[in-house]
Amino acid sequence: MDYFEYRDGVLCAEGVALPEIAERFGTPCYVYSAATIARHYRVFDEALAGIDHEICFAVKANGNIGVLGLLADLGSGFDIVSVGELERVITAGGDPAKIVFSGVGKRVDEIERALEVGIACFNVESEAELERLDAIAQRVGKTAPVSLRVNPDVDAQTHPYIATGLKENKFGVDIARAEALYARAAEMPGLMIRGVDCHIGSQLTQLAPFRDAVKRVLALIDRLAERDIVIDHLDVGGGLGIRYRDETPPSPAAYAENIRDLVADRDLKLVFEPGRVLVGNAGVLLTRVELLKPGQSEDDKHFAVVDAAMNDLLRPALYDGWHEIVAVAPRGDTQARAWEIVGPICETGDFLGHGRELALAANDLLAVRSAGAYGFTMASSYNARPRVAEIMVDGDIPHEVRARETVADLMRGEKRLPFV
Ligand SMILES: Cc1ncc(COP(=O)(O)O)c(C=O)c1O
Ligand SMILES: N[C@@H](CCCC[NH3+])C(=O)O
Repeated sequence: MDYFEYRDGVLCAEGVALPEIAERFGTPCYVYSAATIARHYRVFDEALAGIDHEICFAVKANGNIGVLGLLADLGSGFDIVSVGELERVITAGGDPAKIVFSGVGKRVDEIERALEVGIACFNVESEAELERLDAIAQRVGKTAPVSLRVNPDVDAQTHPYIATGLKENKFGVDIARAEALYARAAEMPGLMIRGVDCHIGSQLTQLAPFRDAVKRVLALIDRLAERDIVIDHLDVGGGLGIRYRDETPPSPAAYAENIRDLVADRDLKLVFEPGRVLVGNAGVLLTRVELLKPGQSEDDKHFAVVDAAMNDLLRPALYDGWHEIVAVAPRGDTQARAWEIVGPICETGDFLGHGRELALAANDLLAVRSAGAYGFTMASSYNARPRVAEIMVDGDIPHEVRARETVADLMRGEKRLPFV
């Protein structure tokens, strides 16, 4: 459930009419609902009741400081993949002791900063990274808490670009090699072994792959125990899917029940790294129809050119991601026809939706739904388009939690070569 509802024929976010937001902050903009994010967090947390757990929100899904601050206040930890995300979490008031650091290519400066602030765990993805981390930790006089991200080789049954748990993917270490690597890590004076980590993919709508992965990782934990390598937490990653169109993802409760029996009798904390499921349906991209380009005949394509584009929301272009597109103030179906909802960018792939049955006129507002995850975070300034504002509605108050960039912002630091 989310808090985007029609009232008196106008789509509202927590009761605030989206046309008011468009008027005040301009379009395009992202609009998030604080109550929806809080609700999703609580539902996820409550589903895990009875399991010793930590929720570490995957910042890559939505790194807005207002969003991170809200989650930090609810008690969330964070899964980061760069020093940029680390600084965002700290600025938002997140607790470094609840941060896990994932990623296949952590730079030296990123590791140094994470050691300095004292994060909970480095999710190490290769032998070379173990060595790098050990050397840096020794140099700065710290001990780095580590998990190895293992690749359980399960098929997550999702889009190939967002499946991460197969042997052929670049992530993690082969589970068959993990014991040997743990044994090496145990010898490294700069490291302290804490956990085992895995993450098999994103937008998962089946439970079986999660269960398979957890089983395989628990078997590894048992083998490690035989070598006196003690693991205090199992990080199962993120990946729980949401409904964009007609998917039927498991509820957080079903997701928790799916693995509860496997971990029931173990002295093991579970770490979860949900991203999309917490924020995906808590945001829309609000956009205005610039102009209509209907085809010559009914069989031709009819284009509605809107002011948002693939640089603002890349998912349709990159993954053929389907997002529901609705009129903010629907005109009724009488003149509805199938519109190609496209942006102004010079790419044929610049579309937000194909063949959407809508009754449209120039200047109409549209809401692209389920845009709270991997929306703004994947935005770029392609075609020298400044990134849009992000608005958070909290109660009946819309706050600008990130201002729209300006053309001048885009050019900051750039200059012509001096003439010779
Ligand atoms: C290591 C890691 N953790 C967590 C996530 C969050 O995934 P999701 O947004 O699918 O929950 C991702 C992205 O898939 C990831 O790569
Ligand atoms: N960016 C992807 C998800 C990637 C997950 C990264 N681990 C999406 O929009 O669906």
